[in-house]
Amino acid sequence: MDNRHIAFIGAGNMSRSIISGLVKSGYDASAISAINPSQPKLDALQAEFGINIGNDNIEACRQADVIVLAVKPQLMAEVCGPIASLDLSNKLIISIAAGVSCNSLTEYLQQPIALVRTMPNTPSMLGLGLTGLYAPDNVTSSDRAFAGKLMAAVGEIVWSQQESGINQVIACAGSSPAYFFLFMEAMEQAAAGLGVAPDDARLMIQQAAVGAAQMVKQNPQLSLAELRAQVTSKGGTTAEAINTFEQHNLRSTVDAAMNAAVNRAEQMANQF
Ligand SMILES: NC(=O)C1=CN([C@@H]2O[C@H](COP(=O)(O)OP(=O)(O)OC[C@H]3O[C@@H](n4cnc5c(N)ncnc54)[C@H](OP(=O)(O)O)[C@@H]3O)[C@@H](O)[C@H]2O)C=CC1
Ligand SMILES: O=C(O)[C@@H]1CCC=N1
Repeated sequence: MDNRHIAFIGAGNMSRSIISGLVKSGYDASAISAINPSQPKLDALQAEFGINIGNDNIEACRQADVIVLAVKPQLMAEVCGPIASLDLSNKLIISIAAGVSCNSLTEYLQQPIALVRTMPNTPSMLGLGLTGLYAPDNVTSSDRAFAGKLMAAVGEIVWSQQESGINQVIACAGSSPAYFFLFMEAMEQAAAGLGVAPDDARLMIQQAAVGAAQMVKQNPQLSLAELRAQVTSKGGTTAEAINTFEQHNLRSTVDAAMNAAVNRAEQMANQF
């Protein structure tokens, strides 16, 4: 990938995840800048990854070839306002914000822009991310390729043909690490109730989660139901646990949760 200069506007959790993955994948740290109002996050990023840091959004955007908009959705309009004074015609804009549409971003930046909307997730910090991407028709194949390679440096990528695909990615991958953490938290609490020592509980849950995820990854020929069946002896312990989940409507709960994530993204798109 050509080392275009990338400015991350907002140096929070998600920028940190992507920067970490990028630098670990060999992207030139001197071609990465992170901009943030508060200093401690910047100092930590510079110390850990050797990237450039600053507090001036405009100057960073002026110097950058690629601008990654990585602030909270509700701040996007305010942050883009001053950036709109720059000539962005030779720059690629990448947004990672949930629920801020291409139309809104174009309106905030007040000029035609080459814009790629993306939806990454925090496992990007380990190179195990999943990023959904969408680009309107005006974005060149070279900019699409750069955005794809950038996010592929921190995990798998999936392109959406429609902008609405980004909200599907939010439900399935952007938000979903939190679903797995919640499930593991619930297991941790139940383990405590069974009298398991906290360190042992964490280790057991962690290894089961990592092992199960690896089994999914390494056995694409097996459906998830088949992998589950391999654990579930007839009349055994797992069957009792699984029946309990089914009786308590785990599937409809998950369905409702994922639809709630999409609905919220759609609401946000009207709001921001
Ligand atoms: N977290 C996640 O799993 C994912 C998040 N996203 C999206 O990523 C975006 C960022 O989320 P996340 O990283 O979690 O949020 P964070 O709150 O961790 O990061 C946002 C950062 O923006 C900074 N900031 C605030 N105002 C400005 C400003 N005027 N100029 C520059 N930076 C500013 C904040 O600085 P300070 O703290 O100093 O105020 C903060 O460091 C959101 O739009 C979210 O939708 C997308 C996919 C996954
Ligand atoms: O919760 C959020 O809105 C962001 C988007 C996906 C993950 N975090």
